[in-house]
Amino acid sequence: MSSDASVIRVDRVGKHYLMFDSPRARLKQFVVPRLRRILGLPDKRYYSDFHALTDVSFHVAPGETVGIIGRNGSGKSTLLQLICGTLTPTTGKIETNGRIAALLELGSGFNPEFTGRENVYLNAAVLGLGAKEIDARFDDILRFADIGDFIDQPIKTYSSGMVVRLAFATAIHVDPDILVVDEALAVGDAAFQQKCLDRIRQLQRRGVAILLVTHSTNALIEYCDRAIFLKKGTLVMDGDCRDVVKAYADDLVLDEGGELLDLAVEPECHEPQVAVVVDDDAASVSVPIMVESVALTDPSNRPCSTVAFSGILRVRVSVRVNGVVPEPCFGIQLSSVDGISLWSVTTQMMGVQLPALDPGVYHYEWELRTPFSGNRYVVAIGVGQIMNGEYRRAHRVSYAGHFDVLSQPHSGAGWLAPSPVFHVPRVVNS
Ligand SMILES: Nc1ncnc2c1ncn2[C@@H]1O[C@H](COP(=O)(O)OP(=O)(O)OP(=O)(O)O)[C@@H](O)[C@H]1O
Repeated sequence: MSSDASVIRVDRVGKHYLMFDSPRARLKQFVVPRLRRILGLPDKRYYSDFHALTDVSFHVAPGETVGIIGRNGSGKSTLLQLICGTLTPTTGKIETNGRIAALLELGSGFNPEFTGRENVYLNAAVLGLGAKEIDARFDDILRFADIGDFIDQPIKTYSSGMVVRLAFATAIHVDPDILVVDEALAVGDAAFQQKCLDRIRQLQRRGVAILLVTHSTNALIEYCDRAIFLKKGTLVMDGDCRDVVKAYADDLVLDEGGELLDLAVEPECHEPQVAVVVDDDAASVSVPIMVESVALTDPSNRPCSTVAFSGILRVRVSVRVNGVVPEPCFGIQLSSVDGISLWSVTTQMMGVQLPALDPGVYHYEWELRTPFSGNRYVVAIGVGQIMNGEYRRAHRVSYAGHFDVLSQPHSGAGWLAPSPVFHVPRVVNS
């Protein structure tokens, strides 16, 4: 290990895979190059190189918690596996200092044929604990995992949640210097997740370095000292969690076509910000009612994309009605930037009875209070009608804009309670 105090040093690391189009190409690659070499012919390849990680460098200090964020396939799991030594880098160097306990892919490290008890002993032994040390901790592990008599059943009979419970319980009881957690916690129920996060806090106080892969930007900001953003195998950003989350969120929104929102706004314009509608449901005139535009504004109708904690956000919607709609119904949904639905409501759920709408263009408004944790939220809009007592959606815009809520110390995190108010449609033109 180098002279600096880091417990993890990742230096210019790359991981490449050989990709073969077919088993035949793999066989050819095995045989033909050898023959060509014997015959003195130039080399020939039957594969392409896939770079799962390229030139990634960062260090982690003792006691530091680093979050890793990135879209599916960006290389997060590969990076963790390289750090844990279950994969070897193609290029570059990784050094770690201390005992690493890891929760990698679901149940990895557990043998499905062995019982939970046998697996705990096996895992702890691999990490260097003697039988007496494991005996002394076994009851604590069992209490934390809370899987009862299943401990003496083969792991293959466990639910995925039970596997994670036991794996996490084992990992935190082996006195790790480094804990690596790859999204495994997302599998457990909410109460267990909280228990794990509390335990992560304890480990942080004890000076354990933690690497946490998560899709939860809230968890990242709340638990990590710093964050790393991976994109297509490269490290895009390494720094303050809020800055990294913002860069990640911006990137996601851009990828989803969100730049259209900003392009449609005149900088000095005090007209509502107009989102260019993405036609999700391929709506056409045959659709009875469809969204034309959506604008996010403050209560004075000024364009708004940042809201104070517990502020007011207005979502102004224009819809085109193509035929008479006897019982219209409107919906709104808030999601996290990574597409997790957080809250939704329809006028039907709110008990709002809307008048029949004749053909024409209408404006209506949702007014939401934002006592939400500091984060970015994506708005989706749905419109439709009630048929046989049920909401039938005619058109949905899954990206109708986004807004950031400014975080406030001690504002907490959790379920959204937007206290929606619906302002009934008014005709703009017929
Ligand atoms: N053994 C392998 N052979 C070829 N490609 C691989 C192999 N393992 C991983 N990859 C590829 O490497 C890339 C990175 O995968 P990785 O699992 O690290 O991504 P990730 O960020 O953890 O994704 P997710 O969020 O979906 O878990 C992916 O494109 C994946 O298909």
